[in-house]
Amino acid sequence: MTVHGPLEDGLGLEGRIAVVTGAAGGIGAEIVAELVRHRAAVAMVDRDGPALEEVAARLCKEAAVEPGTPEPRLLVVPADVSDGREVADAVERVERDLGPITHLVNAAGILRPGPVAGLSERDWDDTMAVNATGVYLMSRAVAARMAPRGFGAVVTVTSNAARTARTGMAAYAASKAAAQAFTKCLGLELAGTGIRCNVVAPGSTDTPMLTSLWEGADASRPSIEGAPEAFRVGIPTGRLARPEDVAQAVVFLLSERAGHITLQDLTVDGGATLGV
Ligand SMILES: NC(=O)C1=CN([C@@H]2O[C@H](COP(=O)(O)OP(=O)(O)OC[C@H]3O[C@@H](n4cnc5c(N)ncnc54)[C@H](O)[C@@H]3O)[C@@H](O)[C@H]2O)C=CC1
Ligand SMILES: O=C(O)c1cccc(O)c1O
Repeated sequence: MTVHGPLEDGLGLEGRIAVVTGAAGGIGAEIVAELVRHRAAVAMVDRDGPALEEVAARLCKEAAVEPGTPEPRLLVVPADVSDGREVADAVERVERDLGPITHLVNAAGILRPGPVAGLSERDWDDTMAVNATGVYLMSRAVAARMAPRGFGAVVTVTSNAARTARTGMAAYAASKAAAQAFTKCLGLELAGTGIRCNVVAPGSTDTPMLTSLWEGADASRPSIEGAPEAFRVGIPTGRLARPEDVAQAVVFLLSERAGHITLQDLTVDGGATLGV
């Protein structure tokens, strides 16, 4: 079985088989769309099955109105990334239905904001289970398949909160720092096998995760006051990231244009972390 394909558009993604977790979310769905544009087949993993179906139907509809665009090859795989059994079954199913996995994007994530004084063990554990353990489980399962074939790329979506202290985000930031360190260590272990592992760390990005902070989507939880202005302050570019900004960075790092780039973290936050 061959996993090396032509580099027709320079990205080398045509005909590849990618797994994207959190594929029903704002950033995940955009990553799927970008991979489809580059003619990869995509297994869309998310624990929200109905939302996955909606996103897949939307992407197929969008492709149908663009002349010359082939039908996207999408596989909807509902699964909870924090459950080892579900992850193993999902990976098995992807390889059975689509073929050998060549690319993985870990984008599933949850945010339970609030100060440490009110942070329950439940919220801490859930946050770690999805954002850190989920990355470990999915990456381990996929890397075990990719390593013997000597080809592959992994990108984990963390957050700029992994490197800068953020009010009300202790559990989330800790989980993202764990995911970031894990991904780089995995990349080092796999460096000799032809598999690259990188991190994309977005800042405030216009998705349901961010807007729920100020729209009070879950009123039982504390939200960060003063948004959206408060979120724009401190971003040198003066705007939130769009999901496309993050997706472009992820797809670049997955692509053969990044063929000698591994163990890196690329921050996509309009300069917020490093600017003053
Ligand atoms: N929106 C933002 O400002 C930022 C988001 N991020 C990260 O980007 C990634 C994507 O987030 P968004 O698209 O903004 O959020 P979102 O809330 O729109 O999407 C997250 C998706 O992950 C899925 N998910 C949650 N737990 C899961 C589990 N256990 N198993 C499988 N799927 C699960 C959800 O169902 C949802 O579809 C997350 O890892 C998030 O932490 C990072 C920096 C900033
Ligand atoms: O920077 C942010 O505002 C932010 C919000 C939600 C989730 C994140 O990861 C963030 O970095």
